[in-house]
Amino acid sequence: MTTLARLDRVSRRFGEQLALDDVSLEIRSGEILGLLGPNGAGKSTLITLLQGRRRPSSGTVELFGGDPVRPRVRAELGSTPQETALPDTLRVAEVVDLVAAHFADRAPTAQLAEEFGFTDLLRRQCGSLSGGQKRRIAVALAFAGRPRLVLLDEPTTGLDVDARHGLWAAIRRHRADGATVVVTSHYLEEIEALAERVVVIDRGRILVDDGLDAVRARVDSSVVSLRTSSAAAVAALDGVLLAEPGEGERLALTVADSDAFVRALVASALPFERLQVRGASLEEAFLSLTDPSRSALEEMSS
Ligand SMILES: Nc1ncnc2c1ncn2[C@@H]1O[C@H](COP(=O)(O)OP(=O)(O)OP(=O)(O)O)[C@@H](O)[C@H]1O
Repeated sequence: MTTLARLDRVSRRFGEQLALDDVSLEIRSGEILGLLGPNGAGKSTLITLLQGRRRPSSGTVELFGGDPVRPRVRAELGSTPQETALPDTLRVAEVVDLVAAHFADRAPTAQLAEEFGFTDLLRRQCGSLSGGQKRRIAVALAFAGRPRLVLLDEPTTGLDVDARHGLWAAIRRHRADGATVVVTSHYLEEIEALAERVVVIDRGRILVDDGLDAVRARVDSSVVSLRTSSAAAVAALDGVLLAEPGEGERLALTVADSDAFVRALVASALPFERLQVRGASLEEAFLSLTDPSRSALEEMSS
């Protein structure tokens, strides 16, 4: 597998703010890499470094073996920014042609429109489109030049469920055709739907870089939910990664090993009733890996 891009010990500061802190990462051809993290984690900063729009404060960023700051190096890169800005007075087909003209090997406009479901919009002026329609077109534009690497920063923000699923299907088809995609998202469902490799990033640092299944396994993902009048003491038992209060006296605990936790709970003689155990979602797994959830647990125990 070829390495298409590489960050080596990259840090990026904005004044006092350390947006990326000693990040090393390789992006290999043929994969969809999901970049997952809370607001301000550093995901967009990482994307802008790969796009050559910013330089790292220290460390090196390599794209297709060169420096992404050089336009020639970026020629086979496709991206969609977080903000969608299409020229209001141009028709959709004209925007696609304009973007595609920058690339040596462009996708035919009709084919791209069909894949991303906007054939009926090709003659419309961009200014007349809804936010969701603009978003779909902005994502399609990232694929207009059949790029070797596509960077999608929060691609489905503002889309309804059907549009989101349609976009995922189109991205997966491109993946099947050999595209390599880096996608950032707040939607864990989106990362689960698209990515086979997940990088969890928080406060500028990579917490996890692993396969989707391994990320779930990483927290030995079970959720024990129960009712108790001693929530803080139950949450403080060994093996609890995350504790979230629910309705009434209900408590949901993400635990590393549900058998061991239940044994510890019984041995503690703390009161509980209506205990249920189920597998954790990626969202719960992810939350238990990031600091805010740990501090929530600390708050609860204090
Ligand atoms: N141009 C800038 N000037 C100052 N600080 C910045 C700038 N860009 C980013 N930051 C800061 O760097 C940190 C990382 O921001 P970044 O936008 O990369 O996070 P993110 O993970 O993409 O967040 P979100 O999901 O909210 O877009 C944040 O604390 C942010 O405030």
